[in-house]
Amino acid sequence: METVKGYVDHIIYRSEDTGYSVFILENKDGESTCVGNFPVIEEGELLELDGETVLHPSYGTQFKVKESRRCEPDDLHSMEVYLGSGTIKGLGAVLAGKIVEHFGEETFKVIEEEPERLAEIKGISGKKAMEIAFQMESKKELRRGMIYLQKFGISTNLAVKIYKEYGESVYNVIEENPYKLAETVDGIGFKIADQIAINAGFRLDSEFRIQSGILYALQQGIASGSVYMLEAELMGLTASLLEVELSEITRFLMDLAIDKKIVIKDEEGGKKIYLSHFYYMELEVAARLKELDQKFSIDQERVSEDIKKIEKEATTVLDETQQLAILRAMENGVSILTGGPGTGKTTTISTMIRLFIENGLEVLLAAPTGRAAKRMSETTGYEAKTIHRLLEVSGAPEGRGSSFSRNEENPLEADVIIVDEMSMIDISLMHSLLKAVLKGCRLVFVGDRNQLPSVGAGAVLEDMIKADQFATTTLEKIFRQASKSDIVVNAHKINRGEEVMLDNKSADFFFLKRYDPRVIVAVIIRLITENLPQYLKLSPLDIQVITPTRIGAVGVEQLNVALQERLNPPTAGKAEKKVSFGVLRVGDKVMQTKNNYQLEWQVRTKFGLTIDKGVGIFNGDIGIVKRIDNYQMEVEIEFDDERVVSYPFGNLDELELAYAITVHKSQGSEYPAVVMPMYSGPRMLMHRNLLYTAITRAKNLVTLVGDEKVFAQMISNEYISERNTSLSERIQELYEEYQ
Ligand SMILES: Nc1ncnc2c1ncn2[C@@H]1O[C@H](COP(=O)(O)OP(=O)(O)OP(=O)(O)O)[C@@H](O)[C@H]1O
Repeated sequence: METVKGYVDHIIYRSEDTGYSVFILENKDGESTCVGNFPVIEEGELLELDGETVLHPSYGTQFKVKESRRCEPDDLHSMEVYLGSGTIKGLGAVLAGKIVEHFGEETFKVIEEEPERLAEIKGISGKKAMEIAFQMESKKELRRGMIYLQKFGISTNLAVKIYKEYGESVYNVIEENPYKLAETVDGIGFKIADQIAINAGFRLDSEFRIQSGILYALQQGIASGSVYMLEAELMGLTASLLEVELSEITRFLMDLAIDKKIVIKDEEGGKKIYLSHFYYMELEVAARLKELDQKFSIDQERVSEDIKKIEKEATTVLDETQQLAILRAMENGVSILTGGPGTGKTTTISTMIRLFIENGLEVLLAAPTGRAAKRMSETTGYEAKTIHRLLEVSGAPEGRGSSFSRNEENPLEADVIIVDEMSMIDISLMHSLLKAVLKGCRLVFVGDRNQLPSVGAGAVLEDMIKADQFATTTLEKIFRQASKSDIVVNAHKINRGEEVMLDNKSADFFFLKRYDPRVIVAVIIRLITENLPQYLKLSPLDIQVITPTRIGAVGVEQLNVALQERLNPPTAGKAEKKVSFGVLRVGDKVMQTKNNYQLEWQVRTKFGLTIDKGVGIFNGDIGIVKRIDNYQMEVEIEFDDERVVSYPFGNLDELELAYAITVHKSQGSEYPAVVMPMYSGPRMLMHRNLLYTAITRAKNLVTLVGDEKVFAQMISNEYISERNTSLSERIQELYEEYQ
């Protein structure tokens, strides 16, 4: 057995499920590749590893880790890394290097006992020396806590978060119930808490472990879109996650229900188990909708006349169904307008908005993503905001207190709120929106029920339509102009499960038959870099590659690497930064992959004057890397809507390349041209709904590259991911109560 010690320089591969990790360890002897199982591992950590050097047939020499220990900084290099890691404000890597070079082994002792001596270093004033000493002193307890936490295999980053949450009571939490961490500390889930608990000597069948495991299983359900789980399903998942027999599960469920952590509803079809928060969100959404769904009396004839006047100016005559949608929106507190592409939704809402405004009503327009809001503004001619912006992001992290400044205490001032792309809205956003709406305001929900459901839990639009209590208008006719577009016509065919001709006689819908995945990728690259930009007079960055899968030969990850290499290769003078997905380079197209309520943005004029600012960058926002500053340790990104954000290096793992994105991430956006590979993939992904969503993202051109059999199979695959949601039942119950 050999022992090596060094810093985790770069993680090459990691499986979150098994903890299997491949990384580069750096020490004074150079770099070595290490492999092993690590429940948690982070770049920058100092590790001591026991294991052996082996020769892998394809990957060469590797150090196979058997045991690992985290170390506190002791040698010179470690002290330098600790001081320069950003823990001490005002101390960067360069100054840290100078300090350690000057004081050697004595560094920490000097800082703690004779801090004034720091001023011996050029660049450190007496005042700064005292500030550094003060920070070191105030972090003494923290350092002690960290060393304690690291004994349980907790990484430095997480240890800081835990310590921030619990301070000196951290010792009790770990000894009494480490599973609490999973509920209270951002970034710690069940798996990490479980590892800590096991390291701290908890039994596999401990009560805390089983209760925490049940909550974790419920969260897994939520992550896949469901709001509740049936008891049997929950038990099965919990037992397999915990690897224990669960004969006494009912007792634990009752305990969790008494603690108000879950809600159990014994209904037709079995016992439904909810995380309390989700149960009450559905209940409150149903109650708010019922409350807002007032009847308004209107003069129908006058409305018809007003519509005629607007039609004359706009030169489009609305058909009967479109007019009906407008009447319903005026008469009802809650109404729904649904239909596929080209069925005239936008035309209808544009007229509706004018009517409301001409009647002196205050109208607000909103959509779930920045791109969808931008499109709504362009097509209606009135300003639309993202729902997050409408509700004014407060900066509180998601799930901790109210994320929005607009709520029941500070409601939106509006008579009408029209929300587009409703299919993307999950139960949580709907809940926040409805909390901020006053009784007497009309809500008009617009969307296409055949699009993929929201990324977050719930099926709000579908459930509202299914409940059959709100005035709903479905537009079915494709208008003449739209019917000339094969994108629209084919989208409707796909939605009905009909065959689509692939003879390439179309002006806007092409299918290039290729069968080898390497050839598919090569053709996509050629389309993006040469053919399409010329044909459409667009920049390659305006053409979006959309693909069903993340991994695999034509998945997002592979395509992004290939596209980055062609569209934004390294050149002298172009700044770069190593990141978890590879390299980030100035000029790269990137996407934010989670909601971040704290990141600050600014909109600047071309002379650099700030004209608007705020907080919050959200999942799916796409931008371009403008600057990488290795000194300030930040990356500047300009998003589509001109918002500019400085990402500290620590936030870069929230980004990924966006030359290619998944269909799920493309929801609610529209692009001038879309290119999509058609190659085999899992049946639960390769379905009609997904193909329909992908194709309807394109405004002027769709190009599919791949196997026509896969295309046909997707059209006939009616798989719809079954989500356990009960909003429609909750709505129906309320309406029945009042009958
Ligand atoms: N009553 C109408 N008579 C004639 N043309 C119409 C009518 N309503 C809409 N159109 C035309 O049909 C086309 C599609 O309409 P619109 O953009 O409103 O549909 P949509 O449902 O919003 O489509 P998408 O979801 O694709 O944006 C437009 O060119 C529009 O001018």
